[in-house]
Amino acid sequence: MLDSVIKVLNDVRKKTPLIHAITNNVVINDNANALLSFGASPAMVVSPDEAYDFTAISKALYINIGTINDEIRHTIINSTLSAKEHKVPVVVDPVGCAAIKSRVDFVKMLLKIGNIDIIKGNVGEIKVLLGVETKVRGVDSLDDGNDAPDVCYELANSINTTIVATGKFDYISDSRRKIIVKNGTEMFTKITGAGCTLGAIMAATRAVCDDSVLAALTALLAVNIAGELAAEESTLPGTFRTKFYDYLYILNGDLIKERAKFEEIGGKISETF
Ligand SMILES: Nc1ncnc2c1ncn2[C@@H]1O[C@H](COP(=O)(O)OP(=O)(O)O)[C@@H](O)[C@H]1O
Ligand SMILES: Cc1ncsc1CCOP(=O)(O)O
Ligand SMILES: [Mg+2]
Repeated sequence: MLDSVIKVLNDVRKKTPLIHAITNNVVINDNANALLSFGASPAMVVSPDEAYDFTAISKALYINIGTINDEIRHTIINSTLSAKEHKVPVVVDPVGCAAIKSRVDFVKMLLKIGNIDIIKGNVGEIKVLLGVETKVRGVDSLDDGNDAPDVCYELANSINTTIVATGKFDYISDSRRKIIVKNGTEMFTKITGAGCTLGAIMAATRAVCDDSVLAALTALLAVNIAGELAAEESTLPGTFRTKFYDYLYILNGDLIKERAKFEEIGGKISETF
């Protein structure tokens, strides 16, 4: 199964997929650099009248609602419709939806008008999408995530989309599988945009891999292992962030094999892929 993960990692470098990233103003440059370091080709095209055609020529669409406004909502709708029409995979990061109710309605509308392959958020954001009580502070989750595996599985089944919930541990679920990923570093909580960057990387892996669970697992292992390596060299946020990009660039199959910590909950991972 790790061989499948390593193949996805290498395929991103080999194919350099064009990723249409409609992301927030806080992390737009971070996301572009992370995608480049990881081997993809980012394009942050945000004009409503360019969105439909640009998504059509992209290999995946990344939608991050962190700083949406009327114009960006327009852009996102046009790109979501184009992605459905042109069978372009879509990853959505519902940033802040646990604190801002209208964002839940917007994500639900995207699910209605488009084909969303993966929704990736922190535990608080994912629980609110399922309508479950949680604790957040703005865009950050304060939820302990103990019930996250079942929440992800239930949401995945109810909207027929692969769900990823992040935090100290990360959870992936589609209608069949539940996976827990135990890699990562607390240093990610000291920088802004860790989750947003993970979403961008997940769009790159999904661009080269039709299995959303495998694409999500590859992105989680890549980002979290790069973070672990960076944290071993820097305990200060600024240096950690720079080292993180370096390790996204350096990352290889041996480092993944050496450090990957994940398991399938209630099943045998080897049967999964
Ligand atoms: N306490 C932690 N320990 C280890 N990894 C963490 C921790 N908190 C977050 N991460 C990692 O940081 C990344 C972003 O997760 P999270 O902080 O939940 O997202 P967001 O930034 O959207 O709130 C994920 O890859 C996650 O595994
Ligand atoms: C601080 C902030 N405000 C709006 S979007 C954003 C970045 C959130 O990034 P992440 O979800 O990765 O923590
Ligand atoms: Mg986030």
